[in-house]
Amino acid sequence: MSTTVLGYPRIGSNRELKFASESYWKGDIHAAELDAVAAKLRRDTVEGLRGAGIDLVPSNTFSYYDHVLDTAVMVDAVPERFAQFAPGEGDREAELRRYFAMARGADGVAPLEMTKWFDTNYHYLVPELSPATRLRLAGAKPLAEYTQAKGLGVETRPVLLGPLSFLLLAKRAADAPEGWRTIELLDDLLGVYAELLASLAGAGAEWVQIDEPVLATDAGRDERAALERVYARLGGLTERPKILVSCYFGGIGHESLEVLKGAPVEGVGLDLVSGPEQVADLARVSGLGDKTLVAGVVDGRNVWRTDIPGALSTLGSLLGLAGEVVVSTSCSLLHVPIDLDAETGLDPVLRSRLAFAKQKVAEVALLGTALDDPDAAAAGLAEARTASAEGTPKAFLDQRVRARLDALGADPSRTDYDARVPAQEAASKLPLLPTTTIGSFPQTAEVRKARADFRNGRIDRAAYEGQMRAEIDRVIALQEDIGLDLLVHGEPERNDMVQYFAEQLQGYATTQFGWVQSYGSRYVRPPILFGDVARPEPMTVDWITYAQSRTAKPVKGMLTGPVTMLAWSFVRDDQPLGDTARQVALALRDEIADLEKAGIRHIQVDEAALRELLPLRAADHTGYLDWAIGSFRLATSGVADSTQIHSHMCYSEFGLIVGAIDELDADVTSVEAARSHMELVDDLATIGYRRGIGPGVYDIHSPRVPSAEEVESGLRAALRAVDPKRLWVNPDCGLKTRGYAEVEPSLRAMVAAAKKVREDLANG
Ligand SMILES: Nc1nc2c(c(=O)[nH]1)N[C@@H](CNc1ccc(C(=O)N[C@@H](CCC(=O)N[C@@H](CCC(=O)N[C@@H](CCC(=O)O)C(=O)O)C(=O)O)C(=O)O)cc1)CN2
Ligand code: MET
Ligand SMILES: [Zn+2]
Repeated sequence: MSTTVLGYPRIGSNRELKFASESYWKGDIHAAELDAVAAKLRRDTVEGLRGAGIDLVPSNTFSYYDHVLDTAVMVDAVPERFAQFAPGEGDREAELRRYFAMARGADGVAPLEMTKWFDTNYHYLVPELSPATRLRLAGAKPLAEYTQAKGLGVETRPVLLGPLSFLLLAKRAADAPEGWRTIELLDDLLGVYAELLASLAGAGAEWVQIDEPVLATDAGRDERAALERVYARLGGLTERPKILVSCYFGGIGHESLEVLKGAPVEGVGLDLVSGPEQVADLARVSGLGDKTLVAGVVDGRNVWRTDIPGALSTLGSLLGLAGEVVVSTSCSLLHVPIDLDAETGLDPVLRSRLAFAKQKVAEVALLGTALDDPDAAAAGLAEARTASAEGTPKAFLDQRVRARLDALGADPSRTDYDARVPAQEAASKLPLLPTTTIGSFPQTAEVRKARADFRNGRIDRAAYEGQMRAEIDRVIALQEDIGLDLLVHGEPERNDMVQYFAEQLQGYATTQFGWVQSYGSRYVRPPILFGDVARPEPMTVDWITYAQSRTAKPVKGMLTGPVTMLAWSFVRDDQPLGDTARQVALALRDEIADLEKAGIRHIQVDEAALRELLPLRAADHTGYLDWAIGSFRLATSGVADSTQIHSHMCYSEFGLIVGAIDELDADVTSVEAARSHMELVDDLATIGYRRGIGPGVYDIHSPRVPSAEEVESGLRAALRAVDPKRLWVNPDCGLKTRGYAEVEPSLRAMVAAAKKVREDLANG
């Protein structure tokens, strides 16, 4: 059976892409050097996949920043504000300057908006389209990457973002009329794809992979007519490679499957890991006829080894349902770390259960061989059979945690919010419109270096902790000087808001080199939650009490909530996510109790990823929100009325979860709103939200410093829907990726604006 993968990490096993692009942005290297690093990464990937026995190797899986941005640039969907960056013919420096300006902003020009790629922790740049957008083929990246691979002797299948997904992921530009929809550009876009497919065919490409992940969402499933139109048109072209339409991140439903079956394309890729019901759907549509089925049976979203016997039986059941079945990953391997072999510090029992990108490629190859020639695969199969027969090791379980959770019962809750308010007002004297921040202050080069030095044994624990305390001193002093009301310690001791806790919790393992791209050159090392979670010792109390000892103003304790701990980790799959979330919640509940005992009166539990984990299909929302809200309440409901629980959520589109925010029962919630202020405020008004709310008053994702007037007008807008007694003033998100040069003036502008509005309120 032939083998393939839908995509591969692009960052390099030693984060080469991060270091090269950051050097380029600093002006330390030229375009030619950056391009050389990129070419080497692509070469390693293509040759690595071929060497591992993958028959159909993908190309154009590389990106300097993001593949949606690549597509926008290729079809010339470049907003007018970047006109000043238009590159001259063949001017590579200028080409990259514009590309990175669209990604990161430049010279006062705002970048494209960034948002989550489906339910992953990867972010893409949102194309802006309007009726005035003139689409045309303006780049040849897929062709160039195909040609590079061909030069290395490897025939590849260029990967393109599908026209339907591109248009549905894009947004209406600010100057487009209200009722206009991006899908109206479909015919123009298909013209561009037709030209592109012709050029790929001309270069000799046999196959092209067209990704349509949007078919896993309700929005995509509803566009069946457009889906039909896209593939009738592209399939009907005379000059084109064979087309594989690949779908992932969930099932596409039998109706869309029927459409693809009827379309004049040669292959369909299905994610049988997140949409296992599609095996039955395939039978329901009586198979795909003579089309090729690319069967995604190796999970591209987590780090667990594949159940090889299970995958073999799935593949076996597909044999009659398509002309040819190809073994594949469920989606691109972009979302998993590159190589397990680099991890020398992992517990051997855990390690034997894991597979990163390289190991998943080997699994795909093993499955392919096993189906053709079981003898040739005998050794690998025998080993895989033993591994998959083992259940969760006893050592990963902790009966005490389970017993404690049983004893706590279903849904512990706090006194009614209205009764808590006076207790909190008495405990902490805060002004109207209190100012605060989301938690982190800039992770400076010195802070990161101190951590690297400690890790590598160049400094000892005492020296490291001394440096972190000095940093806390600076952050506290700065906040006092700026005049903020509710202070934070700045989180200098945290490498990451999830990994920091994972390192201290039982049941969690962390990696040394398991980097996964989150956006652009920012990567994370998602920890691995493999067993029952417990908290051996307090995790934050010393740092927070130290910070509190340095100021008379109140300091907020800062924790990461259960949903976010799960969303940004690789989580065990032997029990429902909700059960695992309750274990994390219990550990947090203990931490919160300890913070409270230490005199901390404001405790923030970040649920940055609450929106992100929301299932792609509305039918699944309730089940998710039940456990998401339940675990937050379990974590936070043990406190006194006088202790104020804060929460924080990133990203807009709150309409979808504004009801859930209310049910979390936090006293104060800060949310991203700087780019969609009015929408959020309307949503809050609609549900009659009555708790404390801090709509982010400026965007921390860009280095731009807001003016006090701008912040002030945001606050006045919020006051139209929010009781002044409930309105908080804060930035959009944490400040860790910013520099002090922007942070300080931004916070000063924010405090000045709050003071102004406060005075006006006092004067009626
Ligand atoms: N997990 C997670 N997901 C999230 C967020 C988040 O904060 N965490 N925020 C949102 C946006 N996503 C983000 C993702 C990453 C970063 C980020 O800043 N990443 C850092 C790495 C953070 C980290 O792990 N730092 C470690 C390791 C740093 C490092 O690379 N050190 C050097 C040496 C130190 C030096 O001299 O700089 C090395 O090991 O080689 C530390 O500080 O200890 C980066 O890519 O640069 C920010 C936002 C959504 N998703
Ligand atoms: C991505 S949400 C960030 C919340 C965290 N407390 C911070 O300020 O960095
Ligand atoms: Zn945030």
